[in-house]
Amino acid sequence: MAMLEVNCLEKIYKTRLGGNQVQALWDVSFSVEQGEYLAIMGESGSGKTTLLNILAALDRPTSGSVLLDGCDITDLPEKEISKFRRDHLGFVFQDFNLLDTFSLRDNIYLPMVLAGKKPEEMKAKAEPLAKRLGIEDVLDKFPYEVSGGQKQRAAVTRALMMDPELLLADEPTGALDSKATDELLQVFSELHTAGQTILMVTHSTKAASHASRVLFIKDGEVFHQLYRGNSTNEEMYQKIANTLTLLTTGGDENE
Ligand SMILES: Nc1ncnc2c1ncn2[C@@H]1O[C@H](COP(=O)(O)OP(=O)(O)OP(=O)(O)O)[C@@H](O)[C@H]1O
Repeated sequence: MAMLEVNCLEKIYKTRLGGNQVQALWDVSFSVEQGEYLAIMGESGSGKTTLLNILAALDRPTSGSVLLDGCDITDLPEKEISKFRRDHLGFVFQDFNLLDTFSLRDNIYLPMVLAGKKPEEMKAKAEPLAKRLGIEDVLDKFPYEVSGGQKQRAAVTRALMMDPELLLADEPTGALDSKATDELLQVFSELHTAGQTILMVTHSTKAASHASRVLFIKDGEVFHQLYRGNSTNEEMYQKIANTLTLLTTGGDENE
């Protein structure tokens, strides 16, 4: 069984008064195997954020299901959702989502604080992880005292503190310069090699070219999927660029 199974997701946003409605997802199905590194791409408005919000249990679909290790997250009782997210998912966002008044260390400890872990346990978990991500020397600094790349690596460290089955990343390189982007993509590749399952939404062809599979969404449906096979990052980059051209020119990928 796949680690993540997304079945026939449909999402219709209704306005409060029930007048206009927008269909953001029509019929999205795909699965993710343990240890896969999946990138999701698509034009603005194609439904990527809607999909990610449903996968993150931040929103519920109109119909369809999302099974993580066999558990349907679209069906979780409201009071269990926060704990489920904390125990099973790690999140990385474009704008880091660090608390400005907390040091990087305290930001990183947060998921374990919320889970009621002991301080020694937090330190024992955080320090080797921070070292692996190259931020061990800035742990006691505040977000405004470090670079964007260091902030994002702190956010990744925080996301890994509870050993998530699935790391969800929303445009993780979107606010980074090219050097910090390369460093972050290197971190993601190393995590993938170590067995971490990653699902990343991105507009960046370069970021997606590091993934093991790229899924393209168009108008709320899966348009196409690219598998890395034995391709290098450069070859993947070219294949992604070609698919994006088809996507934006309205071509049929089977042509
Ligand atoms: N809360 C909402 N209420 C009504 N419509 C919404 C809502 N959120 C998104 N939509 C609509 O659903 C469609 C898909 O939006 P979504 O944000 O998922 O796209 P996206 O692919 O993430 O776009 P972007 O790349 O610009 O972030 C769009 O037509 C959008 O206007």
